[in-house]
Amino acid sequence: MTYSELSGQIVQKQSYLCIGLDTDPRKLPPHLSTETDPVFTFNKAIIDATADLTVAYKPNIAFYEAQGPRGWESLQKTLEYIPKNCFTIADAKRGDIGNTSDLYARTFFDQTAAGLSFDSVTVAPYMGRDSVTPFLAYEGKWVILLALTSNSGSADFQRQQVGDQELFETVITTAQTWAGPDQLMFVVGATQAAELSRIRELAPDNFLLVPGVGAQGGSLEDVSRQGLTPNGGLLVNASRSILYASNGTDFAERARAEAKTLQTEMAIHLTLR
Ligand SMILES: O=c1ccn([C@@H]2O[C@H](COP(=O)(O)O)[C@@H](O)[C@H]2O)c(=O)[nH]1
Repeated sequence: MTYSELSGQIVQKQSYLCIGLDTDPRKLPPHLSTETDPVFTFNKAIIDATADLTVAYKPNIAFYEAQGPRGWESLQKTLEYIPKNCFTIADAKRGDIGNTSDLYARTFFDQTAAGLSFDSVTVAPYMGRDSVTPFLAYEGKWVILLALTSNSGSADFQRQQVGDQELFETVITTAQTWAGPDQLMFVVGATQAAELSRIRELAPDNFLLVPGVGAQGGSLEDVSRQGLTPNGGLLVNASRSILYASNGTDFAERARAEAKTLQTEMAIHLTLR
């Protein structure tokens, strides 16, 4: 999906919601346990219930890898089921020396390799340029680089002063010499909203993937006020607060209600921007 297609979806759906498919088999409603692939059945129901309210889905790869080959199969089926007008994010946080990154990129981008063709993958910037550029070699695919993450440990390295900047600011400025806003997004935690206007000055046109509303307590209002751009510019993720809104037979209905609450607030922020 291109930059302008993504912006167009945000306008059309009046939403910059990204739903995190962090599907933990241990947390699924008990009535799904008799299904052949409970994870896929759950994801399918969540997608059916929310596709008109969200512009992106973000399966966190850890939840699938932890299931071995079965999880990989659930991931493939889920990715194929996501409607084509939704942006897809492999939240895998990869990055290694060049030839290894090349294989990670093939895994998530090249359908003929592992049977997956995501629009984007999250990448850790720590190993530098040659660890990131193999992902950028795929035309039309996106790198979402970790900049300022939502967890408390983000202070350990990302907030360290490097010259006259903090390390996450160096990541944001340097990475923009590798790719333009049509291929490069940054992860900024919703819990870091206080830094968003500074980040917007450094990256005025890049989309930001913002996890941390819902279960982590980040404020959608603060994020929207500081982060929205004329092109949208935000993908705000919620996972647990939507997926596990109910553990009963009404789980999809309750997930939709949670997503609808976020989308309704987003529509207001889009009007105010
Ligand atoms: O800084 C980051 C980067 C990634 N994540 C991921 O986003 C979701 C958040 O899930 P919630 O249940 O809505 O808290 C999850 O997959 C994280 O691994 C993040 O939270 N913060």
